[in-house]
Amino acid sequence: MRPYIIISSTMTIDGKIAAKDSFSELSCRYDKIRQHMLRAQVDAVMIGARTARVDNPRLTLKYYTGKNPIRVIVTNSGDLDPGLKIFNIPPSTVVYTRNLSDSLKELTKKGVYVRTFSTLCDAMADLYKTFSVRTVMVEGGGKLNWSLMKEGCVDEVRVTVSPRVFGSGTSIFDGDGFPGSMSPTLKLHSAYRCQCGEEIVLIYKK
Ligand SMILES: NC(=O)C1=CN([C@@H]2O[C@H](COP(=O)(O)OP(=O)(O)OC[C@H]3O[C@@H](n4cnc5c(N)ncnc54)[C@H](OP(=O)(O)O)[C@@H]3O)[C@@H](O)[C@H]2O)C=CC1
Ligand SMILES: Nc1nc(O)c(N)c(N[C@@H]2O[C@H](COP(=O)(O)O)[C@@H](O)[C@H]2O)n1
Repeated sequence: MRPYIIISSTMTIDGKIAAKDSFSELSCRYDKIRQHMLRAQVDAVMIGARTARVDNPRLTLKYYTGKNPIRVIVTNSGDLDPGLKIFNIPPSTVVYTRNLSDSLKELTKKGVYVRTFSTLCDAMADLYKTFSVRTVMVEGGGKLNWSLMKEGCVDEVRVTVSPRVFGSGTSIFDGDGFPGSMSPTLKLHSAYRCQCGEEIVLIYKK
């Protein structure tokens, strides 16, 4: 058993979630409210290690009232600075790693749950079993989104299209790519114009 998995990102017209200089502030104020409303509706929010390093996010509720989800970081290297905000403000954080680095050992002493994993689908199953997580919101970045899509454990994709063009940078799904004829196809569930008048909100389901 695994949780229901929703990828949620805001991208440019050309499908980028960050520019070549890592700039990634794409959302209007209504989009931030949507993002935080979804955080309030899920049990866990997951990010990749590079998003943790570059953004140093809190992943808590600011633009919506509700219960904070647990935070989850996925890393291969285990290279995560114990000084990151996510490790120093509540609620709980879980790290899935393939390498038990010294910094992760230090984090264990701070109350961070450090777990090893083989595949992302296994990590999701562990979240379900060990932490009673039934819904996960994945907030990027591109490499994590790609890995999840490649493993076939994505149930829903929510994308806000912001009216910018980066021309290069991080793609919303940033990997080595599917052969075109074998690429996953999702079903359009809903599409609407944001209250700001400039963004489009798309929801696709498996
Ligand atoms: N506009 C938006 O909505 C969003 C934008 N962003 C932006 O995206 C950028 C980051 O994206 P990106 O560079 O793709 O990085 P990611 O955030 O996807 O992190 C990549 C890292 O996560 C770990 N990881 C990912 N998949 C796996 C896996 N299957 N197994 C093990 N470890 C894994 C690895 O960690 P390690 O390096 O430790 O081995 C990998 O190097 C940032 O600039 C951020 O600001 C991020 C989220 C949302
Ligand atoms: N929805 C959305 N729109 C953007 O423009 C973004 N840059 C992101 N980034 C994600 O949100 C995290 C920041 O969270 P906090 O505000 O610190 O709680 C960031 O790390 C990305 O995962 N998302």
